[in-house]
Amino acid sequence: MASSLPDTSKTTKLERYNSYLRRVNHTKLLAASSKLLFRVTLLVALLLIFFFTLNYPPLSDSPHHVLHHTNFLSSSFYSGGAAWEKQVRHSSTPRRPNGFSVLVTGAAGFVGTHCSLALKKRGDGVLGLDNFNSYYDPTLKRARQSLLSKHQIFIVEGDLNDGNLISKLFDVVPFTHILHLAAQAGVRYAMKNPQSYVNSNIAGFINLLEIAKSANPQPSIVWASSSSVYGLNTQNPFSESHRTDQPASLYAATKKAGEEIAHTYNHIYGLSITGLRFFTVYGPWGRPDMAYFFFTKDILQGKPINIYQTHDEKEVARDFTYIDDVVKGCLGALDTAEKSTGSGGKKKSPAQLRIYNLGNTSPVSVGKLVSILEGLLNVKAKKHVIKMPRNGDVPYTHANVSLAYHDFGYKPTTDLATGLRKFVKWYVGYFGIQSKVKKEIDSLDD
Ligand SMILES: O=C(O)[C@H]1O[C@H](OP(=O)(O)OP(=O)(O)OC[C@H]2O[C@@H](n3ccc(=O)[nH]c3=O)[C@H](O)[C@@H]2O)[C@H](O)[C@@H](O)[C@H]1O
Repeated sequence: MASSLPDTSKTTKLERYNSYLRRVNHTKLLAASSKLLFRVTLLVALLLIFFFTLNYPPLSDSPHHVLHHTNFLSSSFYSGGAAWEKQVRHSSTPRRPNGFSVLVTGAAGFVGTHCSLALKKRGDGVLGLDNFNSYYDPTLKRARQSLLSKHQIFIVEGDLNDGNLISKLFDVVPFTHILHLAAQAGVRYAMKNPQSYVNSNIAGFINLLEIAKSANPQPSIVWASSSSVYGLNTQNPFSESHRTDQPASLYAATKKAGEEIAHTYNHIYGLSITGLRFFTVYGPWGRPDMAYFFFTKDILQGKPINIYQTHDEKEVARDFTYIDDVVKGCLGALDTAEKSTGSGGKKKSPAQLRIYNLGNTSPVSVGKLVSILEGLLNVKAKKHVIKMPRNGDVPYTHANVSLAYHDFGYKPTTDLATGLRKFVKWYVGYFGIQSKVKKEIDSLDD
């Protein structure tokens, strides 16, 4: 019988072997697919982390971001976490009765740093915002940031156009005031990078106002306009009532646009807004792109400097204004700023809208500026007198400040020689230059 039956022993072995192979393949397949799944999940997770790190705060699509160096390791970078919120609150909490809580934009900038220190010193809460862009060497901005941090002033690193970030700041802090100093500065650079002026001075300003108008309470706003809005105005000295419809540079045009935008937000939403027309502000911790600063550098390095003159060979002059005087003007404007009248994005009644000149009231020629620097540095400058290039400059500025004096006692007290001595003292200390500079600078009081 057994022999009549087909020999199944081989088949059975074969089947067993096949079944074994199927099991092995199946297990292998399972192992391979779980490996694949693991790898894909890891890849997706990494991609997600990468994506969120890059986009938070979200990047605007503006080309200006090319200039920004976001420091992901910086403690000031927006984390949105509890520790970050604590820093934001701590920095912006006033330490005097009825003190202000001020958001200072451009806090790592020249005027921003000085104003932040002055506000903090008198007991106001200050939170800085700055994008640390590379229009000029950000090392100086980082040094200013360190100075502020020693005085418990925290700077949030972010851009004016980052609506999420600024809204978040208003969620955390009920700011009473905004001191808006962040801007793309520089008159002549506007021909090289016009878009950056539109991005910061117009789009960024509007973004800030959009958030301020919806905030509850609405803050009062003081912001930096510019003497350059007087453009081709020929009446002297410049008064707030003079023509400002002939800007000579795109920079001036964007600042003038800012004044008109301020009018709109005041009119529709009841925001209290004060514009300050700064006149060529200079001093310690100043901007390296400004003439007094790079003249100092070039004179010390023995490099030639260009002194502009008008096309009819007249001297070019500026109403150079010392930083401490401007700071007093900014604080005076904040102190006299009335409350905004709107809430929930709606105007309740008319709100304050003001414009003031903050100048020095005594123009000095660029030639004279250079001769003061030569005296202080004890070095003869290699001067080239050339015709002013047609790139946005105006020949002359001169402020009438009687309105600011009347409304908040603004009275500039520093002449150019005194202010430049203080600047040079800071400059040689900051850059560690001692040798050629007169000893008497060291004996200057701060
Ligand atoms: O009040 C303002 O609203 C503006 O002030 C400042 O602009 P300006 O008054 O043009 O300052 P700045 O460049 O230092 O030139 C000073 C003088 O040196 C002359 N100048 C300049 C360069 C040069 O190589 N040679 C020269 O003679 C030049 O012709 C000028 O007469 C701010 O930069 C600007 O951001 C804005 O705030």
